[in-house]
Amino acid sequence: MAKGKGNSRRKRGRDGQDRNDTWRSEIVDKSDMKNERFEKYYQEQGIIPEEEWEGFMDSMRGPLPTTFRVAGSRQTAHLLNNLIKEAHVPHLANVVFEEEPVSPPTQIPWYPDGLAWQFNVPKKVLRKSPEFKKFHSFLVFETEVGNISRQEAVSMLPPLYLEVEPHHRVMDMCAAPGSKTAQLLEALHAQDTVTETSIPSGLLIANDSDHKRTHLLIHQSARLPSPALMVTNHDASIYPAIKIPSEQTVFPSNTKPRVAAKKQHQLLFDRILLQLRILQRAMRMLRKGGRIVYSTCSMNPVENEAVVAAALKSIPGFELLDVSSRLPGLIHRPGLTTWRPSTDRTVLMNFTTYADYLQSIPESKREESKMAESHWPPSQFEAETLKLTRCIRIYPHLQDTGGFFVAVIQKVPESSEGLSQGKRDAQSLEDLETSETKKLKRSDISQELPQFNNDDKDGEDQLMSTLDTEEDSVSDPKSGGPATAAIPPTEEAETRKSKVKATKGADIHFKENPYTFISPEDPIIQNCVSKLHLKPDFPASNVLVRNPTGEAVRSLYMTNDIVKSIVQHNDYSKIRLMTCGTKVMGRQEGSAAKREGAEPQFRILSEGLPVMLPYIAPEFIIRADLATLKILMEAYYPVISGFPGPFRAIIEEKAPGCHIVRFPQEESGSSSVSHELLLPIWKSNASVTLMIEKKAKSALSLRVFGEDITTAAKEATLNKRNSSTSGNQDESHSVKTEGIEEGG
Ligand SMILES: C[S@@+](CC[C@H](N)C(=O)[O-])C[C@H]1O[C@@H](n2cnc3c(N)ncnc32)[C@H](O)[C@@H]1O
Repeated sequence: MAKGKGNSRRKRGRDGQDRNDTWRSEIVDKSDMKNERFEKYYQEQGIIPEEEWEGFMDSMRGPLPTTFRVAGSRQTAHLLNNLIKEAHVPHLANVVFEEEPVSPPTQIPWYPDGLAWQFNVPKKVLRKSPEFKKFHSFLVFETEVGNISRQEAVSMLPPLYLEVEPHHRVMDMCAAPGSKTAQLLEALHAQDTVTETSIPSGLLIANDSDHKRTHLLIHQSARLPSPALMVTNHDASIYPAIKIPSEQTVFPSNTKPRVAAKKQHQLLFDRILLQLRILQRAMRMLRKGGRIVYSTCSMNPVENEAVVAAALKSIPGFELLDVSSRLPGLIHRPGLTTWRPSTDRTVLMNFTTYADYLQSIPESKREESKMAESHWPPSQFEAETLKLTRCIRIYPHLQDTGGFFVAVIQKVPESSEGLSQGKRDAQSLEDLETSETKKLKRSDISQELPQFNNDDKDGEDQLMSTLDTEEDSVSDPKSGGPATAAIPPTEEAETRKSKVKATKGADIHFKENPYTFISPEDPIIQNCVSKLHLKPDFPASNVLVRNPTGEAVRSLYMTNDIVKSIVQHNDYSKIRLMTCGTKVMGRQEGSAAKREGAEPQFRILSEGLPVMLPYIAPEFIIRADLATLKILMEAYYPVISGFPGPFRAIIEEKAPGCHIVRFPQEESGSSSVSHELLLPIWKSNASVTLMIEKKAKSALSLRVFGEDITTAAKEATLNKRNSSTSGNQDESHSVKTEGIEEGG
């Protein structure tokens, strides 16, 4: 196999992540792609029938198809999917490029409702064929605004197996960059409509141990604004217990924090998605009847069935679920019940048991060995009892995907005569923290789990990494190696010690701003309620601000009740909370707002509008048509007198400030609003501005008018022309237009 970065083949063996930045496939010379140790190891495992071996290897050497998913709330996704099916695909059906027919995109057979697609088109076709070029720009724009998610097919599987419902408390433990998080959020928001966001009673915590990557996560999930989202930054293997008052407990306002703390319980989850040996921590955070999906983009049994078996053996009360027929159309193979670990760099697989292996090394060297008993398969009886065949294995040649492994683990539900839900959660937090601390001190757990020789660059990991992409492989933040690689024992002991310390108190190095819920009586909230015509059921007590003073300086966020409860009952720096809820209103900073007096003016943000819409009085919403939309798109500050009659008459009567415009479904010539649109505007004395972000405006323009008619696009073309004639870009101009777009 070819090694190193830039090799498109590297995605096959160990895969699953999205590559939003590239919308192209690459062709790499197959003759370079040889890896004798890889072949030796996997042949020995006997995972691929002999007659399929060549097909398996050949498939691994070919580029992966380009795959994407239509994202966003269910109704919006269906509308866009129809557009792809009815407007784009027919144009791509008979494309011939350099005398070769090019296959059009096809729906991935197992993805529910046909919302995922794949195509296998070389880069030059995307660039040069006019039909594909158009499709390509459509994909790029829709990806930028979050309606399409570029995600590898197998990476879409784990969230599907979780079967998340809007009331579930869900955790994505190693979540960045967030493609699976987006899927989970969508499931939590299954009740959203095209124009309105629902407020699920459940919760999604998206966590990643890499601080920088949590920002990717925040950025990605902003595409589906949710009051039910929290983003945290922890090592998932020591994820802290989150406190939550039991559902029945209402604290009188004078309750002492210590007394209240004793009445609180650990938040337990219904669904947990993860990828690593963090599995055990997840098992301890799961509710009875709850579900964990353990998935890897590896085909190696030592990283898959061995981990699952060790985890199931170490914590009783869990079972593998049979999900083999959950996704009709998905071709998969059962989990393995036996395998041969490799014990050295030459891929030596001579030892059928751990005891045999130990016998082979001198007693003095046994301590240093990185191999553990759990690397070896359990006995046949144990493998059957654990039902390891219920794991799902996906091989590249079966459906032209990356290799993948999924295990769906359920915490055995309480029997009907068992404890009530309230009692189930009623593990006192004090007990919990004591037991967690004890657990961290125990060094035996990780010894039970498979470990790789992290230092041994020629060992098994290296063997796998020849098929790997570095940016996508799950790495341990400390060692920089693959996440499945355990921290060496001595370092591990040190790390554990410091982790125990760290969990005792708030993290003093955590620099994020605090979260302050504002009183519904606060003049700013009252002002928003009256100026923006918010209805009495607007959950004003769920609005928070994020700054050191706790005042409404710039942005107002909204959360649902469970997120509010968590924020109020936990130290935000201890749970390393990076963000929560979603931004719904922002202070208008532009000169127009300043002119109108010193009183701060807030507007509904375009990303917050679907969340706010159910609370906006209908009479506040202005109806307008396609002609009005065109004017709003074509200029930054169109003057009021230039709008068509009905809209002009209404807007002239309105007070300056934020308003919401509704554009009903309409068709006129080649332009069409295919579903009702709601957009925020800002009225100044003489003009009206459409308050949506530049890229979203361009994507909308393409969708409605079939071309980018925005001022920004015209300016970009002009700039390009100027710079190609003068060889010098007019920077001051582009900076100015950026400012106008952002500030309105
Ligand atoms: C392959 S990526 C996950 C991809 C993600 N699930 C998605 O679908 O977009 C692996 C992530 O795990 C994170 N990670 C590695 N070790 C971790 C740990 N101990 N705790 C939490 N996150 C961890 C890495 O920072 C990285 O962002």
